[in-house]
Amino acid sequence: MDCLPNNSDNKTLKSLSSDRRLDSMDLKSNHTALVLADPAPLNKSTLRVSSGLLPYSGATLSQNLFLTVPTMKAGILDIRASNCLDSMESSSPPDKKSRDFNNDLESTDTDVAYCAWLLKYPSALASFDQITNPAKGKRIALFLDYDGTLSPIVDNPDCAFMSNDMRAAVKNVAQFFPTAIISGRSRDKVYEFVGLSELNYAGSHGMDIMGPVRQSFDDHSNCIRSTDNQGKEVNLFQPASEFLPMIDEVFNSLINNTKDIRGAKVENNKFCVSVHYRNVDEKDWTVVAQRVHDVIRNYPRLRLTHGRKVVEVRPVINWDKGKAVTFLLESLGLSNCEDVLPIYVGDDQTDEDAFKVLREGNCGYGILVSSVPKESNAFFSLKDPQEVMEFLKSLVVWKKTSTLCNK
Ligand SMILES: O=P(O)(O)OC[C@H]1O[C@H](O[C@H]2O[C@H](CO)[C@@H](O)[C@H](O)[C@H]2O)[C@H](O)[C@@H](O)[C@@H]1O
Repeated sequence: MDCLPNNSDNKTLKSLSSDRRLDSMDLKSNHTALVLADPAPLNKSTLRVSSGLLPYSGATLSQNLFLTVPTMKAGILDIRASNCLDSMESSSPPDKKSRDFNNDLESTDTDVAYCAWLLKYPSALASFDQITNPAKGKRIALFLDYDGTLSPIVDNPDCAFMSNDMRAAVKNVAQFFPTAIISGRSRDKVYEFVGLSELNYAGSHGMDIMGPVRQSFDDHSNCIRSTDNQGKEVNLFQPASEFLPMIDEVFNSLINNTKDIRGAKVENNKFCVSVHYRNVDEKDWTVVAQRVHDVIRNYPRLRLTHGRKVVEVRPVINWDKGKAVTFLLESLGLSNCEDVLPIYVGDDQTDEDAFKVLREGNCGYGILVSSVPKESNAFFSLKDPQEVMEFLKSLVVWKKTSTLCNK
C-alpha cells in the first residue's frame, strides 16, 4: 500500500470514493484523477494524482492504493478537465532559462538535445540559401505570427510590445514581399501592437481577416465590405461571425469563474477567448482547467486549444491559421505555387496548422520559432524573435542583391 505522508486531518481516497464521484475506474484508467481538498468549486489546496508516479511522494499509484490526503472533502476533476490539465502541462515545458538556472548539467543535456534537434529543423539563418534558392523567379509571400515570433513572450499579455527595430524590419520586408500577420489576438489588438498599415492582418487565429477589395474575396460568404483605420475600403472575412454573442457570453462567464484564481487572466480575442495561466501558481492549474470546463461544458459548439501557458476557447468551425493562409494566398492572387513561395514563421501550437498546409501542399516553408526542441510540421527553425528579425533583414538583402544581379 502506497501512502502519502500522514496527517491528522487525513481521510483516505478509498473512503471518499464511497460517497464522492471518485471510483475505482478512475484509478485504473490512464486518465488523471484529481483529488480535491475542498468541496467544489475547486480551490488552491488540491492534490493531483496520476496513474504514473506521484509527483511529490514518489509512490506509484496502483489499483489498491490508499491515499491519505490532507483535509480532503470533495470529488475529482472530471476527465475532460483533467485532459485539459494534461495539455496545459505538456504545452508549458519549463523555459530554458529556468532549467539552466536549476541545473547546469541538465543545461548541457538540453544544449545537446537542441543541437540534435537542429539537424531535423535546421536554422533558417544557417540554411538561408536552401530557402531562397527555390524562390528564384518566384514571389515570396510572408506570413508572420505575432506573440513569441515578432515580440518576446512576457508575463503580461497587454505588454507584449514589439521593438522598434523589429517594426522597422517588418516594414522593410513588406516593401519587397506581400506580408500578413496571422495572430490569435483580436485583429484590432494585433494591429495596435504592429501599427503598420501596409500589411494584411488576420486576427482570432485567422477567423477575422482584413484584406484588399478583390472579387475573389467577395465570392466568399461571411465576407463584408468595411473600411480600415485609414478609411480605405477593405474586405472583411469573418467565418465565425455568428459566434460573436456566444463568445462574449463565455468571456464574461470565464472572467467571473476565474476571478478568485490569483494570476489568471482572461482575454477577449473577439472570435475566441484566451485564459492565461502563466502567472498562476502551478498547483492551481488544476483549478483553471476545471473552471474553464465548468463554463464550456454548456457550449458544445466551442472547443479548447492550447498555447503557451494559455487555454483558448474557440468555435467548432473548420477554420484555423492554415485555412487563413490558403484564403489569403487566394485572395491576394498568390495561390500558384509555380510563381509563389509562401513562408510562414510562428512559434505556437496553432501555427502548426499553417505549417501543415505548406508541408502537405508541398508549397513553401514553415519556420518554427523555438529555443527548445519540439516536434513540428515546420521545415526550419529560428531560436527567438531576435533571429526572426535577422531572417527578415536577410530576406531584404537577398532581394536587393538578386534584383541588382538580374539587371
Ligand atoms: O497567435 P499569436 O499571435 O502567437 O497569439 C497567441 C496568444 O498570444 C498571446 O499570449 C502569449 O503571449 C503573451 C505575451 O507574451 C504571454 O503572456 C502568454 O503567456 C502567451 O500565451 C495572447 O495574449 C493570446 O491571446 C494569444 O492567443
